[in-house]
Amino acid sequence: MTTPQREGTTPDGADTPLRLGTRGSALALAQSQRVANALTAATGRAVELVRIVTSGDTSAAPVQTLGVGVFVSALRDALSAGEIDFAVHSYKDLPTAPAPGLHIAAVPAREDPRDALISRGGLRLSELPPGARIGTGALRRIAQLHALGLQFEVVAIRGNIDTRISRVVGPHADLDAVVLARAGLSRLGRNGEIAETLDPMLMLPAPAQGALAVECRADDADLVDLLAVLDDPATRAVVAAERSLLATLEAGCSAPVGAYAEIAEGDDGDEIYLRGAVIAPDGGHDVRLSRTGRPADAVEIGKALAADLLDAGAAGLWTAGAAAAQPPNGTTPTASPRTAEAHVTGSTQ
Ligand SMILES: NCc1[nH]cc(CCC(=O)O)c1CC(=O)O
Repeated sequence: MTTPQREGTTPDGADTPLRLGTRGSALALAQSQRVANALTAATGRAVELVRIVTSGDTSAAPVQTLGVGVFVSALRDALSAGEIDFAVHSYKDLPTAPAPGLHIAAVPAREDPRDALISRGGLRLSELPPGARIGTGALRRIAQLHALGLQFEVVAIRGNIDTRISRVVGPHADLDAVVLARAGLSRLGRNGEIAETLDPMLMLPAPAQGALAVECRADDADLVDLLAVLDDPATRAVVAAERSLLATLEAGCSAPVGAYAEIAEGDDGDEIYLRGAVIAPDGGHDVRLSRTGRPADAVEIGKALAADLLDAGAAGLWTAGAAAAQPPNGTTPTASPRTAEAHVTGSTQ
């Protein structure tokens, strides 16, 4: 089924630029342009960027109060309405619920999924003194910073990447450091400013961090086929494992959940190694577990690891902690000692 005005349906359709809907942020423009260039290079099709304003761009409210998918819904509406032909999302910002009528036609090769520290004077995490003020908006990062037990003061911030870096560098700096996704910095050409790339042992990334999702209408068969050229099956598999873990936990993108899958060559074929973590927002307790399996079983591995985490008491960590921590609009207290009263004793394997 096609609509009459859709690109590519007429004999001269191959000359009509495909309309790629994008947010207007520097990051969104950079990653959309990159995908547009890759598609044109691989297929010869011209692509034009169409800017879509989302409620997440115009609101100053903390992202937790805006809800998951706020950056995504305006793009998806434009896609469903036929105003654009496809969209590029930061995969970690996509809600885990499927979008009716839409299809993720490609998951390009992932960039470095780790978090990165930008700090005044280029200090590493271990060099920052007790009481150092570290900015981040994500509950997952807040929780894992507290869990280090280094007595950092974690300051809830939001805004685009440039705004967040300006809290550390430049005339209006009021923080000692910020934690950001390395992938976003590298897409903006700013990873030269990174003081330290954080080891996933300490700071497990968000599910699907560093990956992109290229989405079009499910019934746009020609475009589904065309976009498949951008797909990287290994990235698709690791992201499927991480997001299946998140979906099974029924946690949103703002939950204190980390997940990171890697593919390694095993003795008889490739293996997925999936790590998952749920951390109480005050960092006092966490559950960290892992599983391995076949890439073809990515979704089942994620489900099974989520079940393991829940069996180990993960649910109590974020429901109990979320009420206590109150992240945005201020600071969260430094971690309570690991012996503090808690509903669950997490393992820390
Ligand atoms: N939540 C915002 C967001 N969504 C995607 C990225 C860039 C990295 C990526 O694609 O995962 C960022 C910025 C950040 O977390 O620092």
